[in-house]
Amino acid sequence: MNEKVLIVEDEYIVANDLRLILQKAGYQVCGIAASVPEALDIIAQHHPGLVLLDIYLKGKLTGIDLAQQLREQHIAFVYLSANSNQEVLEAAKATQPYGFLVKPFREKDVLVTLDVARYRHEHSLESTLHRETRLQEALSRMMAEESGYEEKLLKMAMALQSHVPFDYLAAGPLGFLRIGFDEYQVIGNRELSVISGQREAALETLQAAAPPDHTVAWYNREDFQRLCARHPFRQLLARTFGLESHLVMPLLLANGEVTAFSFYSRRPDAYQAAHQALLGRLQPLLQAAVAPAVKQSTGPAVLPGVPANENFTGIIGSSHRLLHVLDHVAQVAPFDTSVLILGESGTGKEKIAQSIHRLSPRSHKPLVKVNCAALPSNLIESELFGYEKGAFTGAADKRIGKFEQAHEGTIFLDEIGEMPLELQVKLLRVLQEKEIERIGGRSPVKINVRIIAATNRHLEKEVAEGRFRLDLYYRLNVFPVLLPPLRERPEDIRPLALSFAEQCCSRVKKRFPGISAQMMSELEAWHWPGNIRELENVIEQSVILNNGVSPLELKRPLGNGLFAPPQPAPLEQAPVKTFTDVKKLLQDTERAYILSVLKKTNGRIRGESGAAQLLNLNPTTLESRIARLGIRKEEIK
Ligand SMILES: Nc1ncnc2c1ncn2[C@@H]1O[C@H](COP(=O)(O)OP(=O)(O)OP(=O)(O)O)[C@@H](O)[C@H]1O
Repeated sequence: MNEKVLIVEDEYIVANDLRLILQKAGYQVCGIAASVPEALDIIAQHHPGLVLLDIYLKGKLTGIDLAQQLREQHIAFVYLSANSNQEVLEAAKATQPYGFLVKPFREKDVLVTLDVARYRHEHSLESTLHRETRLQEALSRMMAEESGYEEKLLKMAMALQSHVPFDYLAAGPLGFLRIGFDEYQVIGNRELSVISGQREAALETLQAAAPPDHTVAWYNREDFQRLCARHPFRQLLARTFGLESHLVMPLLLANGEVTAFSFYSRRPDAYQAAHQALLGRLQPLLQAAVAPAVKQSTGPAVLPGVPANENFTGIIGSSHRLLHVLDHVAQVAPFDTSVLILGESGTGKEKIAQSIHRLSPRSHKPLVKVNCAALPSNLIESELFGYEKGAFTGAADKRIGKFEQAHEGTIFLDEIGEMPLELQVKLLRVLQEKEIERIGGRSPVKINVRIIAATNRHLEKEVAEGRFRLDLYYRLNVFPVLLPPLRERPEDIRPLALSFAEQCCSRVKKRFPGISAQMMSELEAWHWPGNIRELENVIEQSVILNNGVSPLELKRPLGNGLFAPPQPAPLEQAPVKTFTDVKKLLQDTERAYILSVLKKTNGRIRGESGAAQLLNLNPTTLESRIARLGIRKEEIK
């Protein structure tokens, strides 16, 4: 980022104050604008690297309107505001600023915020370029590999996932449905016919009727719904897989045919101009990748699922909301960026912190955890920074603090929202200076630590109410990861429950007799105020109270009897309204399909005419799918 700063502020005294502060610190102030048109003129002339932006300006347009254009031009901006109320913070935050300065500001706050903004801007540009180069190299390598057409496309799809997210990708004649972090099912017309309940011939007619795409475009929310209303095949895909947004990249082949990479997401607003621009740069590679199949038209095929990424071992669930979080984790893990994990208690924040560490180049160094809520405030400082012998009464020996223990590794500051204000200042200094001072120490100690912090508090509210420092918030919030509560990803309840039950049975040396259908539907209908930790406890209770023979039952009402679980509707009558209903229906359909094939083969999975061969699946994949869907031997008879 260059050092030129533009101040967009209609109160002259405030603007002039800022100019003096910035010039004293070595910045070059390239102009002061009181309205959006004035600001645009100065930007066109001087190309500032950073804009300080008041929200309310002269004229009709506000700072929030200008922010949109600044983003498109990759110019960093920091809001100036006299109003720190929640509503304004939310509206302005949606434009993804690099910081906020709340009037009246102190010189020190201005400089720290600018410093953070520069760091974040440089880091994000640098890492975007770096990641794109790595993607180009990976795709070229895959193209050169001696592998089959489908395998090549699947690998390319997986490499694209963290750059252009998707839950379903139609690449030329093949569809890839994401079913785990690194697990995809190839969907040809046969599979689509089973899952959607449409005859194959009907699907072919719909596909043939769809006009080829000639322009690259993306469709979020209502735009996607309008597109689906015009394209019955897309509508069918959207309904079948619960898709809510779409990006299409047409590819013109040497023989004049047009094919496409069509990305679909379950999130309503997954796509934006940056995705389109990236795909534009990758177009020659993607064109070459789909070309052979169009010539030879190998037709749909089923590939074995790729085994789940072992760095996420222990993280159960494949809801698109969890997978979206894991994508972010995989993106940020290799860098030293600070990460702030936000989420209710028991949602798995610590597990995510462990994955970030495991996936980082620091993985062979320590991951040190500090629970800021568990320590009395007078002990946190010595716990974090250590002390010298004789620093206070009782300090008989020198003690190394957590930061020093984590040197070259990662420190996980859990419940950061509980940290007392006076310690927040010290933490900020550690982040800026990268050194700590032991209590009673004479000279600072250099440390190299990556910071991951977590909280279940609404930190912006804490900032607005004066309990959390704004400057520390911006230092920590470089890369926020938001973990959704369990009630917003109910698809994960079943696999989590089965996995906890199995682990618990083996811990207490009991046979795992499965979970009764009644208990499972109660679990799936519960709203889980205590999230995954509560689910773990419920399962443990029922394993302990179980006789080891009959399937697990709920022996106590959920919520310790405080809340009566809502009665789930019987499956046949369950209305399909929400995406969760669609997912559930899909899972039930897949389960019924696999079960019917298993019945045909009398439970035989492997070998000639075994279920795996009939389903065109790798036997190991089928076995893991049987486990995931909770199909029991007794049901096959
Ligand atoms: N996706 C997951 N798969 C398997 N187990 C999980 C998953 N997420 C969380 N858990 C388990 O749930 C429990 C709670 O998780 P964790 O301690 O990471 O939550 P947390 O959000 O850090 O909670 P708190 O805010 O209370 O510290 C742990 O036993 C953890 O192993």
